[in-house]
Amino acid sequence: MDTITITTPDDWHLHLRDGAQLDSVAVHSARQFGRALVMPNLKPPVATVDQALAYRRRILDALPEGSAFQPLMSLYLTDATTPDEVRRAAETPEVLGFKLYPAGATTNSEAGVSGLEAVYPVLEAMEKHGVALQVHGEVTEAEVDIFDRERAFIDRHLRPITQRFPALRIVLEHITTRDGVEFVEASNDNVAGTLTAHHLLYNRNAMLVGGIRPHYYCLPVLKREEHRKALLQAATGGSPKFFLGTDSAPHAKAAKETACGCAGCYTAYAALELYAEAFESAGRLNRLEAFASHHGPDFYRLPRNSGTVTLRKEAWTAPDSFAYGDDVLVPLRAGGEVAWRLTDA
Ligand SMILES: NC(=O)N[C@@H](CC(=O)O)C(=O)O
Ligand SMILES: [Zn+2]
Ligand SMILES: [Zn+2]
Repeated sequence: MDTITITTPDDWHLHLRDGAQLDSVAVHSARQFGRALVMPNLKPPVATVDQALAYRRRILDALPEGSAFQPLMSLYLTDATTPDEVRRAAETPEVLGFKLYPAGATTNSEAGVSGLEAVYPVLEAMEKHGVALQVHGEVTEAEVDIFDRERAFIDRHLRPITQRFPALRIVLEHITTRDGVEFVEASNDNVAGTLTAHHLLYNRNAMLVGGIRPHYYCLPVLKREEHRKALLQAATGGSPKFFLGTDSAPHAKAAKETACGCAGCYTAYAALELYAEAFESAGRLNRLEAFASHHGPDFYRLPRNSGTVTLRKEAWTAPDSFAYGDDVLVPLRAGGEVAWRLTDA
């Protein structure tokens, strides 16, 4: 098979940043996807409906003329979020949910929730109003090994939440472990998960063998091969509980290539192509469309996109870098070969 045409896909987990950086990266996602769920971890965080609608307007302004790309918004759940704000979110079609960042777990998560029990009244309101919870699922306790933080979060926090709020719609974002896959599979239909292209393609060797490769460093961090295999099986297995979320997370080159580099991999420029590589490696290109274009809107109870995109098996060389506002952005796979090409026609 050397071309594949699928329903226009969506990205259910994306970082677009703001200002001149937003201007640099928005075009890449707009070329690939019909819609994206845009993460709220700006500084300061996008925590209210009003802030999200203003940010959404800035995103629309950053798009190329005539782009049909639709940003959908996730609000930053903080200790100050009120049940009233949940009600407002439920009444706002552009807002799809609240994002739970355990404080300190990842980039710009300082404003995150410090104790989960404290937000239970807000989760109760979300359950009642049908507002989804998107979760960065890692504990932050210093004594927990970084490779075990997803599993620990599931055991200590997520399973109790699903038991207490069975009707709450939850997306475990960027699943990186077999434990995450098994948790989603074992949960009821209100629990789903997103999978990134880089976690389907790489294990932790990509980051650590032959030298430290900062452009492969993200959170949750790449795991062992056995976990990657479980993620690939989940993505390509046909279950409607798993769908595409790139977690494309741009950082300036200087902030990645330094003694204490930021977490985040930039994949939006070739997202679908990278997913196609992963699905092809599993012999399951025929399942790409459901994962990329059907399961996400079905979970969020939105219509599927009506257009199509076409990928051609044709190798090309990824750029070494992109402009990123006044900075430079080094993408995942920089200078390397990408096996598929998204056609513009
Ligand atoms: N994934 C990452 O490594 N980084 C993300 C934050 C996140 O999604 O956790 C970012 O905003 O840079
Ligand atoms: Zn995250
Ligand atoms: Zn993210």
